[in-house]
Amino acid sequence: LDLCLACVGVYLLKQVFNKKNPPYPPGPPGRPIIGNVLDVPYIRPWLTFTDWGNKYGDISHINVLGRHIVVVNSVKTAMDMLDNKSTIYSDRPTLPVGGELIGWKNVMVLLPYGDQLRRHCKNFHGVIGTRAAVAIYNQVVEVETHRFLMRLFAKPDQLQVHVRHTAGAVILRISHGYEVKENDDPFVDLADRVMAQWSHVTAPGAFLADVVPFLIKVPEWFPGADFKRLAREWHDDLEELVCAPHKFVVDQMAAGIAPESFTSNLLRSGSLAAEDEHIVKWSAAALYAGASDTVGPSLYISNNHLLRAAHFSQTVSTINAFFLAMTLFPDVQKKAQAEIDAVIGPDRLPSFADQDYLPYIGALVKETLRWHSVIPTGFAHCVSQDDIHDGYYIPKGSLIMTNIWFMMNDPKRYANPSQFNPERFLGKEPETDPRTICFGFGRRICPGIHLAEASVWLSAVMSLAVFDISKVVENGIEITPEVDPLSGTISHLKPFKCSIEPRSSRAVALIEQDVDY
Ligand code: HEM
Repeated sequence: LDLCLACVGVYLLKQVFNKKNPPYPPGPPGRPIIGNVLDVPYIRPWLTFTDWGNKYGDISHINVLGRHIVVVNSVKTAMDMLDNKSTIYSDRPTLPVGGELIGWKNVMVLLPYGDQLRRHCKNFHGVIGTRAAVAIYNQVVEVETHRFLMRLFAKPDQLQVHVRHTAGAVILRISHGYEVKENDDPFVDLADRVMAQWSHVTAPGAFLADVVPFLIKVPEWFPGADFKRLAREWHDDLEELVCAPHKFVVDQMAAGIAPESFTSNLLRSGSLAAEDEHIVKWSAAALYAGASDTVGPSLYISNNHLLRAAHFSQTVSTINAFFLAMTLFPDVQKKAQAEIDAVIGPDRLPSFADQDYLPYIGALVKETLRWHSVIPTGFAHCVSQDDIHDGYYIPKGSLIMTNIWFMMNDPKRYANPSQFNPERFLGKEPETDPRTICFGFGRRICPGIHLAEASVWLSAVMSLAVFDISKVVENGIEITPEVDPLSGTISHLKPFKCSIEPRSSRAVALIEQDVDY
């Protein structure tokens, strides 16, 4: 009770003090004492944020127990804040139990803005930061995507499982040069276990210490401090997740058999000090740590929603969206296949070398990224010092949420935004390239852009070359799947059924040919 009264006292004092500053951005009025606690949207928050945008303008604001949350609904404001003022808008919030005690604070997405982050960015940039750098892994992506076609041909009703397995296989080949086993892979199992723990850590209300951070300092024997024992055990699992695949690479290098990978490239660049090696390990973990993509309702108060971001699950979600779009929009599919047939013909599978000659497929991939917003409200940026923006007071520590969903469905930017129409990106006056929005803004912009694009492009073009994707027919009735994006930092589509059949006997021969590149 004392603690609550003290918090309320501090909160009220802050309110009085803040009267001297310019106003906060407008937003839902909130209630006495509890402020906007009840206004936090958990179900499809991007729709509530869009309503706030319509009502209050490009910047809106709520106060949740002293945590200021600023919602940005326009690309221009996002760029003005996160790009132009990136030195103060690039921090991330801290996470007492998951970040500090368990150790997730070392993973790139949670790093504070500073020297460590810059070194992670440098690693990412050198290895997958440009189209040319990613091209080194083209063959890996081609081989794994061909295997995806084989799995899909064998078990077409397991689409979602194959998409996820393939994305994981691609990432582990790139991060550590490791080939994932078809079943019961030790690294994937370990990652599944750690991400399940993570899911527990991030469940709303899991630990009081996230809301009252000084509790992480109490000793383990203290009544109610059981979470510290759990955190210690989970810390060890996380360490193993980071160290075991790293050791695999080190051993392979010592034996002279390590293939090209993110880790081996960085280790080869010279003898590394312990601190550098720590950064290499954690950069690589940032690539693959999301072997199990657990998503759920966001928890704004303790910021836990941030790390519900299993990185390759963004790619998984986009590829699933591609299959849904092809099921729902057969005319688009036919045009895409006509382009592939004209440029490539029936005698070989498409490859990255064809990319520049397939403009419609390029537009289709852009439209997929726009149509299904994978990270609809962005990852929160944290403001590292007080700012006044457009006449509004943005206090230090505010979380900035970008309503990427609305930005990609803004009718002023995209004509008939709910329509799936790749042609909007072709012709003399193409609409805004969604890649300038969907990968975020400023210095925390997604470092996996080129890899994500390459993976989605190849999955789309190879699948369309050999398969017809359509609605399933059950008991003589055609089933139209729903477009139902689920809530979560990474928004997956509700599982759907579709029919996937080879286009011809020639297509079957292409699928079954040896994976020999
Ligand atoms: C379609 C696929 C993807 C989309 C739409 C996407 C989008 C995003 C977005 C919106 C952010 C937050 C940017 C911000 O804070 O402003 C982000 C961050 C990040 N992404 Fe991606 N991403 C995708 C795939 C990937 C892949 C494949 C990787 C890894 C290879 C990756 C690695 C990361 C990392 C490490 C961050 C954190 C960066 C930081 O905090 O500085 N992403 N991504």
